[in-house]
Amino acid sequence: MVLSAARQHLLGGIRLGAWGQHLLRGSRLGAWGQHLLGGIGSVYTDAKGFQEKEIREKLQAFPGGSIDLVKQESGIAVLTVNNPARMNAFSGSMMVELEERVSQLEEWTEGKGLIIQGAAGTFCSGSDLNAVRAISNPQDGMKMCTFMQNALTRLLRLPLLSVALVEGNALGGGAELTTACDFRLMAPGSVIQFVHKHMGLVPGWGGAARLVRIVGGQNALKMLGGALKIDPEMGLQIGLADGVLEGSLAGSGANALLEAEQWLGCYTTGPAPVIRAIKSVVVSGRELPLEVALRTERDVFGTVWGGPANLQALATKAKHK
Ligand SMILES: CC[C@@H](C(=O)O)C(=O)SCCNC(=O)CCNC(=O)[C@H](O)C(C)(C)COP(=O)(O)OP(=O)(O)OC[C@H]1O[C@@H](n2cnc3c(N)ncnc32)[C@H](O)[C@@H]1OP(=O)(O)O
Repeated sequence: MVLSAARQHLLGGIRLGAWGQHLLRGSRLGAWGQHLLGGIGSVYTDAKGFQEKEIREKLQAFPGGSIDLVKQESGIAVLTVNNPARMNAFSGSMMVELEERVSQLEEWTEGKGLIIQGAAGTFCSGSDLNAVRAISNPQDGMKMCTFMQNALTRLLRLPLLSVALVEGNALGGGAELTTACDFRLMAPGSVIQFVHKHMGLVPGWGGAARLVRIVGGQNALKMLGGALKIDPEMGLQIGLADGVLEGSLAGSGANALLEAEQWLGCYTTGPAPVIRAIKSVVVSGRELPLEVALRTERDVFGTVWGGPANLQALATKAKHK
């Protein structure tokens, strides 16, 4: 197969999950369809000068907290940012763990949805300022950003419908993490705030690029320029929030999670191959030039057309009243 330079560029650094590998062998899918169904991969690669191993070792020098993953029978996984003593700030080792959890999710072929939450009733207060102080030079900062951009890009591209369950505060890198999900649900009293200006910074984990795509350039400029505190009402108004949790259920982590699962269930009910294909065509439409997206959509369509769910629906003469 001869690839154009642009497509070769686009394909550089792609990492296939198990499902993608499976499809690769003798399937009708084009390259992008294969990658999308397996969760497409990284922005930066070793070939492009990204020293992942070196950065990983450096980050491991700042331990604390954990990133916990529970994959449930329902097909919805729960990822918890867990460092409550520091309001769930990201230590270096948590950044490395996040990347490892994303790899595990890329391999999870039965998955349909993902909820990201913080431990103990608050979302995430960004980078651990103790680690930030220790690497406060441009070279180390850019290496950390490269690592996090890769991890969060892979997270957003997973063939799972993902939702950030925001309780308490999502600040700095925590606000950026919410934008690496398909949806944001906010609990009453919660705040999403890009505090970067107050830290003499701009977002570096890809949060600005994603924010512009979610709320538009005007709103993104206001949010970053004013370091605005976005509450649930404002979040809904500008399209940052996709829903607000019921006050009666919020306030207890378990109830908030239950409510988020119910909310996400409206979109993940159905067979995994179909839900994953839906996310894949949306990622391709979101990220690719139209012609490539159209070809990819056709290829993904080919994986479900005549498939078990399709044949069953045809056999039952479904009516959509
Ligand atoms: C590139 C950098 C950028 C990014 O990655 O994009 C960043 O994220 S930079 C970090 C941005 N975040 C912050 O600046 C948060 C600063 N913290 C706060 O504003 C407040 O702590 C809070 C999150 C609003 C919570 O306030 P409050 O409820 O009053 O609790 P405390 O302030 O007492 O916090 C409890 C405890 O947690 C520690 N903490 C909080 N955030 C961080 C953090 N980001 N890194 C390290 N530690 C953090 C805080 O210091 C307290 O510790 P103790 O004093 O030891 O109790």
